[in-house]
Amino acid sequence: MSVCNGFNNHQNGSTDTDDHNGCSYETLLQTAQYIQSRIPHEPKVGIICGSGMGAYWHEGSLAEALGNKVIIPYHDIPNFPVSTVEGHAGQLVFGTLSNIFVVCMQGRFHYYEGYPLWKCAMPIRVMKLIGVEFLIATNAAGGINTAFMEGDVMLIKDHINMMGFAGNNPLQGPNDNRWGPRFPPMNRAYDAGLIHEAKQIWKQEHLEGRLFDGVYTCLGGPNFETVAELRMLKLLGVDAVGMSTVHEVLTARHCDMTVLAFSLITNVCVMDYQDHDTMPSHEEVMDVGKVRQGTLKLFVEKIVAYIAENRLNKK
Ligand SMILES: O=P(O)(O)O[C@H]1O[C@H](CO)[C@@H](O)[C@H]1O
Ligand SMILES: Nc1nc2[nH]cnc2c(=O)[nH]1
Repeated sequence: MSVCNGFNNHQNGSTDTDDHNGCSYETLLQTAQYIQSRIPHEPKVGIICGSGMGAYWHEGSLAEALGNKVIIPYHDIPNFPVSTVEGHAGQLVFGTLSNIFVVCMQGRFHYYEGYPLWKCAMPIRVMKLIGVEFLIATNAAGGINTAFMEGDVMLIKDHINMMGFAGNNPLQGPNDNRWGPRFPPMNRAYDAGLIHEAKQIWKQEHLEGRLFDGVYTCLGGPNFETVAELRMLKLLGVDAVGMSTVHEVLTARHCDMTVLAFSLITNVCVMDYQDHDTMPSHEEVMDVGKVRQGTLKLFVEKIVAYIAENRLNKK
């Protein structure tokens, strides 16, 4: 079995594409086969629990709430990267949610951890191979839109791939058509029908807090942004900024998954030089995530129920 070593080319400054063969279709089939040998059913929905939503294991997290759980730590999975971010549990949690079998990634991979983008997004392809058709990606993000307050939720209606502008994309390198086409369209990256339904669910369930939609961007991190950077992002039409999700969505759409994504606004970005008091921190991000967890768990449960009743087997 070939081994994926995400650090090889990354550290010597190359384009990170050379060792793609270490994560070839065949290699990931072996990864998928290992996972399949440990689970009783095919999951049709995959959920990425970000820093804002149960990336860490604790009572009340979405992953913890699954029925008949099967937990597989990332370090047990052949070819999988391992989580290095505080608060990211680093495990796949399988189980039932709203009466269907799902998989939660409890903790994700970020570029700033030293992984190339294709490797950050590699679990999406593994999900595809084990049967996932719908991806629900969640993240924590800083609010740039001046209407946003801490604790708000933003359905991602579109993204700006800033890292792609700089020539960094998880789909770089030789294209294997078994995943998807060389030039995948991204004008319908986020499923409009699911966004509409998610808004209905939020209203019907009287979920606590405010729900918006908006444009997300991912920067490489790990630093939070300068005032000038945030002002520039605002001018570009960005509503929320984070350090994840975009490369996952590109990879998911490339292999024809249907995507819904949302951000928990964990902090209001400081765009004023006169503000000498506010400092974003990962602790704040995790604290706000913990406070909003219950609501977001219910939100995801209801979205999964909607997908199970209305969208599965109808793609
Ligand atoms: O995108 P997720 O993983 O939710 O986490 C966000 O929050 C962390 C910073 O506090 C960064 O990792 C950023 O990407
Ligand atoms: N880049 C970035 N990521 C975040 N994740 C949570 N908050 C933020 C933020 O303000 N900026």
